[in-house]
Amino acid sequence: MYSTPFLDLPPLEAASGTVRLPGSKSISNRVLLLAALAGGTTTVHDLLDSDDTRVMLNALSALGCRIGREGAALRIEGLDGQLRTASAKLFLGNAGTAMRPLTAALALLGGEFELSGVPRMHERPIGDLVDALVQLGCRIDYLGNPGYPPLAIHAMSLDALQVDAPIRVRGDVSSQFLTALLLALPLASASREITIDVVGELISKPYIEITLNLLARFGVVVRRQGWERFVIPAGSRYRSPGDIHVEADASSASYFIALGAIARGDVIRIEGVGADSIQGDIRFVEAARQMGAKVESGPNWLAVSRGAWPLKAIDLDANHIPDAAMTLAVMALYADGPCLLRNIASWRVKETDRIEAMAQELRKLGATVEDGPDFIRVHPLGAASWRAATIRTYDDHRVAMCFSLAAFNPAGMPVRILDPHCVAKTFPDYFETLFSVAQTADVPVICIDGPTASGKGTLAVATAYQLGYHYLDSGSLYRVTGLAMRRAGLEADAAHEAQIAELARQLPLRFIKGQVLLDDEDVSDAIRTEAAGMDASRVSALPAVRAALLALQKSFRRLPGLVADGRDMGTVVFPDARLKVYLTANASQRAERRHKQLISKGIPATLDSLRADLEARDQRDSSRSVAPLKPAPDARLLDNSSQSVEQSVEQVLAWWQEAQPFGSA
Ligand SMILES: Nc1ncnc2c1ncn2[C@@H]1O[C@H](COP(=O)(O)OP(=O)(O)OP(=O)(O)O)[C@@H](O)[C@H]1O
Ligand SMILES: Nc1ccn([C@H]2C[C@H](O)[C@@H](COP(=O)(O)O)O2)c(=O)n1
Repeated sequence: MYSTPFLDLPPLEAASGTVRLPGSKSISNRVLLLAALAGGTTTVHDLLDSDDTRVMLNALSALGCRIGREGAALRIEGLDGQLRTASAKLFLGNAGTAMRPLTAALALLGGEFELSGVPRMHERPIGDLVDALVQLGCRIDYLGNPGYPPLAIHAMSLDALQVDAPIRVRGDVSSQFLTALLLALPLASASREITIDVVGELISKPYIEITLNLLARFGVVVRRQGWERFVIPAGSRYRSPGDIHVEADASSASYFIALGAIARGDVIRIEGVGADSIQGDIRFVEAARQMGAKVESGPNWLAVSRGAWPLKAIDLDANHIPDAAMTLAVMALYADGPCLLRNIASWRVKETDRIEAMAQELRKLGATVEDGPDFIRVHPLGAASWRAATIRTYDDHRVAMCFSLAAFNPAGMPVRILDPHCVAKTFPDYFETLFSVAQTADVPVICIDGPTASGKGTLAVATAYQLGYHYLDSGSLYRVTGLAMRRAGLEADAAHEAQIAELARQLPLRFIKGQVLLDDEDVSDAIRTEAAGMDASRVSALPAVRAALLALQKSFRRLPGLVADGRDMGTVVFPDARLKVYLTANASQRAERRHKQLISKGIPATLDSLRADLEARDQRDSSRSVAPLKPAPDARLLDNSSQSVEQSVEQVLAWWQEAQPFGSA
């Protein structure tokens, strides 16, 4: 997951390959609650691991439910309708799929509970659900604004419930109110049938189908009369199905279906969700086909590629796919006319006001957008009209994910996504998954070259961290080659050049969490000694060794970008890099820094010998025949002799920002 303040997506050109998606959020949180309420133990496979499922799991544990790991699965010992705790304060983040059903279940189960969330959760309505529960005799108080969380739920007896008359709940604001009642009321239907009547036109019906489907898996078969009346039979009781598999998230699939439709390249294959899905958002496939995508499917897979291009404009009632329809709003930029998405009023009460958010951010890209209480109309963008934009994400995972598709624009503009970590709500590895299939000829690179101990590594690591980029410590490749040479009993001379180059070509090298592994041995410390530095400098002067390491260094250039440090990053390995920095500091400063560095690691050293060593190394590195240490003609010079690390990082980031075409957010 990217925890950086922003993530820059370079212009992307094509995409192909296979993605496996995380479990559905809607199914995961329903299954967790049902497993906790049921009698028996449930093993849940392929559960989504995200912010929203984590708050649900924490809440269930706080209620006394025993939850353990069984390999990759989760084992939940059901409470069989009996809480093990009589009071608890539950924090539910911004998870509507936890707040609504838990409110209903806890109101019936008896006990004193406080339910709260993040500030946005306290702006998301819950009054219609509370009204329905109060009709039943439940006791619930608002702790903040009436109609909104946080809530205080008070103890009551199931016997006191008034369920003789149908319970009325509004269905036109959020279908989660009905879902919450459907999940909770079987707890009160042991001796009597319970009827729920929906007031107003029920929105997001597919989510109710998921609820009914899962209730049946846990032994409760609800009778449905149209979409107006639901009857929970007398004698209903939750029983664990034993094992249950969570299918992949169909809403998350929408980004990769769109990717297949938009990007050049071969097929995008999506695994874990397909034609047999119980999720309503699978119908996004129909909308994508309408826009021209070629989609094939099997029971639990989809294969998508570009069909019509530009995409065909659509006019769609998107009420049945409210979450996935946001993806259509970005696809509309690539259409042959304006696209209208209607009947989407529920967007306004989601993680953010999604109609407002989408309209604002699409306009930043240059698009003309019209919006109203329950619709959005997006006009396509010609190649000349696209602008590089900084996309605000409003702590809304779907805004972040769907705007990544704008990086395929024909104008070759990058897209900056602010607060990319918001995807953790449903798809923590979204961007990594996107980068595993997206392709571009121009992955951004920042090169930092310079003499020994100038601080290249420190600066490069910090810069890469700030940007979420990969990092290449090219010196470590020469250092490992030097070590391999020593272990093979060779000398760094022309007579052994071919043998050492062969060693370099075959290095069984891996970089894992800051460790350098040679054939699974951690050699991180062994390559950091001054002697290893000298050996590295010697082997690096052999042209065949440099040639042998070239392809390996280039292979580090991966999305979303790379910061590479060394001696010839800007001159030889990445000559097309957009920012090249030549970092220097005076020799006495460098010797002092290296001295401090070694002493802090418990390695004895004297200042004089260190200075002599580094001057000898600089001399050899700068005077060799191939790829000598020198600034690239287009490098920015940075002397950090009197700078702190933070100041150097700030300077490089400022230069990088200057090289970007983004306006202000
Ligand atoms: N601007 C700076 N101010 C003070 N100390 C610094 C600065 N930059 C780096 N240092 C310190 O100098 C030491 C050497 O830095 P670093 O290892 O990053 O240099 P390097 O150029 O990568 O070295 P080498 O060429 O040997 O790989 C580290 O202890 C680091 O913390
Ligand atoms: N791009 C590079 C990186 C390193 N070297 C050589 C020269 C250095 O003295 C030696 C060790 O590098 P360090 O880890 O100190 O950065 O490796 C090179 O020739 N080209």
